[in-house]
Amino acid sequence: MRNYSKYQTGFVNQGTVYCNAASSATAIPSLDKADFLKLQNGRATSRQTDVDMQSLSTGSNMKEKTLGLMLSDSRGVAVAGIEGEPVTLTEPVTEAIAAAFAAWLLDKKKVDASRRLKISIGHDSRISAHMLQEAVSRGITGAGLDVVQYGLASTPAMFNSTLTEHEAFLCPVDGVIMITASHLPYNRNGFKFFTYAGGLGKPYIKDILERAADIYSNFRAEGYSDKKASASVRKVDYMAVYTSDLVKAVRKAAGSRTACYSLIVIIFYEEKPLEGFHIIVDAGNGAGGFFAAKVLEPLSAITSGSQFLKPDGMFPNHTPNPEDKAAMKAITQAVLDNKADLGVIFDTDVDRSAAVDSTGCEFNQNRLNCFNVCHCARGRTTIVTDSATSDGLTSFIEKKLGGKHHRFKRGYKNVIDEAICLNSVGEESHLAIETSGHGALKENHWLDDGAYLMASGRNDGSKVLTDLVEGLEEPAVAVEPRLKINQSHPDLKGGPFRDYGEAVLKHLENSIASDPELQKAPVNYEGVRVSGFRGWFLLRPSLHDPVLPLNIEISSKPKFSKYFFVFKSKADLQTSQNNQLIDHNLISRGNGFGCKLVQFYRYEKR
Ligand SMILES: O=P(O)(O)OC[C@H]1O[C@H](O)[C@H](O)[C@@H](O)[C@@H]1O
Repeated sequence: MRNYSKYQTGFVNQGTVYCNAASSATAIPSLDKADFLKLQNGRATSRQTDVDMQSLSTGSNMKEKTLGLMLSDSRGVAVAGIEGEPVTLTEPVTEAIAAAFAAWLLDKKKVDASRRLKISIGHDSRISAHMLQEAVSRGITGAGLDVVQYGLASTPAMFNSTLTEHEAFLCPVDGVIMITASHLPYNRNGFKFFTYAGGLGKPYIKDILERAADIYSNFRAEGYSDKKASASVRKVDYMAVYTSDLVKAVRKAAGSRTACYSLIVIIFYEEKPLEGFHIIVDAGNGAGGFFAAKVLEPLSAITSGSQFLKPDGMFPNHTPNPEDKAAMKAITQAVLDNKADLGVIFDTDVDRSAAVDSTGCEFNQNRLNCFNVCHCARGRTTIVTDSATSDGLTSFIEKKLGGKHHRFKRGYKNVIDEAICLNSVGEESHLAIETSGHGALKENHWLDDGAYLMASGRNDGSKVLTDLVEGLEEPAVAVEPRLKINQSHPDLKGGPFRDYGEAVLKHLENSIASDPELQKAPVNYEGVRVSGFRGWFLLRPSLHDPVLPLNIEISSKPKFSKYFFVFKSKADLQTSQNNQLIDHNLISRGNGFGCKLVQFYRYEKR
């Protein structure tokens, strides 16, 4: 029996739990708090506020409150074999993190001893999923909580299990651990944590990782054994509940008719809203294969020609990522080859999606946002998007739909929390979207569920999505070179890359102030956004990486040369003959580009 009470601030006795008796203890390497904190993913925002965790213990609904947190999860390397990427998510590390989450949850929930808390565990298709699932289960049961394993699942479904009322399926659960590293390579993995209040933000992840470091050092002191988790682990096919609820929600969204019999009113929902539609699904061998047989087919869509539905954690066909060019090419080809009406593609854990229409036109990034805006019944309200969205999207939302565009920050949790925040101060918002493919609707509990977005789009009968987004001004050139900051570059003087990135941005901002041809965006929440030369650009720090992504959009090609000159030459950005204006690979290999970019900009303007 492990005793984790010392890792809780207000320990609640959850009963005696027997597990993992260290019959044959293994020696494990020494790790400290700093090592655990390196597993945190995500960057704090200036708007960060504290979640009202009080409501977790009182049970009050806090979905409408301001969460003010940004995306954050825990990620590491789970599989050996890639040079320079040592394994950081070992079984003992994972078990310690899960136990720490359990201890954190016990603290926040403050339940009495008679109620045992339940945590559901799901995973995507990665090859390390089962090993990590067992270690997570051991950590949770060792802390005296129950585990419900869902197996292969999507991240939105996992969050949903905190909301579903279904005793037979052991729902709702008190907490969730989703084992996923989204679209990252096969050797990585990680954890997303949820309560019914949503995904845990950075301060809580930090708290959990610090507790995990203490638990881990206790493993070292007492001896670690990876014996099977105790009997308080049950398995449930929760995806069956989730998909049937999704089908019901789509039927409801598709419309209804009401019949009155005496005093009884019966509502009939549209049973076959997708009848006659041929939709191809590309799950990229991630967790999204269920969407064809369990969601689209019950809604009467034809799904023949769908591809890569079988989970395969080596992702042999393409990266499961709607932002990836090869992935978009694969789904486009499948739609054209099968003469389908629509193609839908997901990332590994199905919180992001993109579409392709029958003409082969891709709907990702700004066009996807536009598509989502059109499909949101409340397009006339405020639409929150990330910072990299185009000026064309603003005109579309404001001029064509009569809504308001609130361009905020990158990060799905940032846009969702901002939309929740706007509602709480009286500004109506129903949709929060990101060019990465995340999108969340108020009607769906602000859950960024790629499957829900794709299945619930309101359709006016048109099979060509380009008709829908008519009026969206599209740029002649749109590129996103990602300028890598070389962390060992002498300019950093050994300091953090984030500080260096911020200094580069400040420098750029100052240079722009003295240039009459460029206008700084009057309202901007991150990085430096500038208009001029019939276009705009945004330079901002990446949420995760030592990189400054640079989005450039220009409405007509001739003007681009000037911009291009600004970012060219000594910064080593290259043209190629065939209109591929910037070679992304070359850029990502570069050293200290951010700085050179700014210096060269200033040189050009003198
Ligand atoms: O800041 P970047 O490096 O462009 O990455 C930002 C992206 O990271 C992840 O993929 C998140 O899921 C997205 O919500 C976010 O937009």
